[in-house]
Amino acid sequence: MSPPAIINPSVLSADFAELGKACRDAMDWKSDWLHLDVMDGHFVPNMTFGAPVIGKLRKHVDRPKEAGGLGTFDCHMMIAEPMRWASIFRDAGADMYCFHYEAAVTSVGAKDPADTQTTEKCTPKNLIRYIHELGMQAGIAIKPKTGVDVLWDILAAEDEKERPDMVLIMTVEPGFGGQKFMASELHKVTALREKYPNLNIEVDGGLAEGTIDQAAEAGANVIVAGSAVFGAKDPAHVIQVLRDAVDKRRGGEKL
Ligand SMILES: O=C(CO)[C@H](O)[C@H](O)COP(=O)(O)O
Ligand SMILES: [Fe+2]
Repeated sequence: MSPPAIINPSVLSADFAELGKACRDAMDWKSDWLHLDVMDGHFVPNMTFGAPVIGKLRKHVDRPKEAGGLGTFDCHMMIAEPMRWASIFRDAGADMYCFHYEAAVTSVGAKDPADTQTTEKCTPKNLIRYIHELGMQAGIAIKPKTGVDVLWDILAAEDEKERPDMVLIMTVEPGFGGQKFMASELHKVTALREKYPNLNIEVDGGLAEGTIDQAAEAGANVIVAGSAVFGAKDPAHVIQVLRDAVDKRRGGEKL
């Protein structure tokens, strides 16, 4: 059976002047994790917030171990140089550091924002190892134009410290909330689930009551939803609908 549903509201669609309240509300609505979209204005054409804000939000939500596994800060790093910032986000309170494959393979392996000396290339496996050494879980995300094939070698890494804990399949072009769900990306989820029944597979972008069944059917279990949750009259109900869709698919396991 595939892993349990993890419902993961994105605060991208919340009122940024009241982010602490948004995080507390989302946990009251029975969210499992919180999805924090970090955008740098380079990797994506938008900017959100960085480690100082995440450090402040951490004070509003228990660490997962204190809350029985709930309250994971899933940091979706839409930034150009993910290795440089990993330790800073760890110190701020990130639990899952989910970087983009496209950013990793085009950046250097410097481990400090101020490092101008390092020229060695970053690789996804080295970065995953480093994230694990820092004590975080490692996620790897791919954009719609990136094929799922790039992930096979990484998922099959001989050393488990170089294997990701989660894969994120983007179902919109990263950068903005409230975009239309791209069902064309779900074949990647299906292919991953066939090979990896126990992997946490996250989908992000346009997930809502009208699109969750397709994503759940493909095998996604970590469900990000921003506008569908924070724009809802009854966010707790939406979260329950998302969870039920994943659980229904698990109950009638097809794989
Ligand atoms: O990574 C993202 C955008 O790049 C967001 O997590 C995502 O778009 C969530 O918003 P919505 O559910 O409204 O699509
Ligand atoms: Fe995201």
